[in-house]
Amino acid sequence: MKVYLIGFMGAGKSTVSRLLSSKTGEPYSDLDSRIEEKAGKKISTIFQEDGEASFREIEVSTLKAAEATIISTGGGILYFDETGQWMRQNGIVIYLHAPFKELYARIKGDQTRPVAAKPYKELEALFNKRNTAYKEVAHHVVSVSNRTPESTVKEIISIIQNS
Ligand SMILES: Nc1ncnc2c1ncn2[C@@H]1O[C@H](COP(=O)(O)OP(=O)(O)O)[C@@H](O)[C@H]1O
Ligand SMILES: O=C(O)C1=C[C@@H](OP(=O)(O)O)[C@@H](O)[C@H](O)C1
Ligand SMILES: [Mg+2]
Repeated sequence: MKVYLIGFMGAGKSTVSRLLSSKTGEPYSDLDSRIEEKAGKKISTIFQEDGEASFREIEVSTLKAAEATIISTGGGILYFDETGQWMRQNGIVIYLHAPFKELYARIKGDQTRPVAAKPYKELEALFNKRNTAYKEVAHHVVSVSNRTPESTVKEIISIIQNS
């Protein structure tokens, strides 16, 4: 059974997948890291040189090829309408949720996330749109607001054990 972590930039998907893997001994794969390895360049360079549409194609094919048990996605994983259903059919989908302001504080000025360079209001609108989509796709919503990754991982382990 695979576990897909979804949520907005800064939710802690990459951090939590790493920790969940070390606590459970199950392998993990961070899609952004895999994409950078495969492409031989950083996400921000892919956006600049090839454009977002090209990144999204690589992202969804990397998702479908991922062999690890624990998979941390990027915030834009629901770019194509059918991807959410595909994840639901292939594993447990967990949405790491926090209010936008909290996430914004974590990602603002981060040059490695090209989408985070959008103006505040635009980013907030994107969060609102994606928040609805993440909730529709997720089997479980886990709050990551004012919480340590360790505590989040404990809750996820209990969800997995009860699934
Ligand atoms: N529970 C948390 N509380 C506070 N900061 C966190 C937490 N989890 C992650 N962070 C920080 O937020 C930033 C984004 O984390 P990351 O794991 O890269 O998120 P994502 O993969 O969802 O974009 C990092 O700087 C990380 O250290
Ligand atoms: O929200 C997005 O559109 C993106 C989020 C990033 O992943 P994180 O959610 O891990 O930052 C990364 O995939 C890319 O920069 C695009
Ligand atoms: Mg990440």
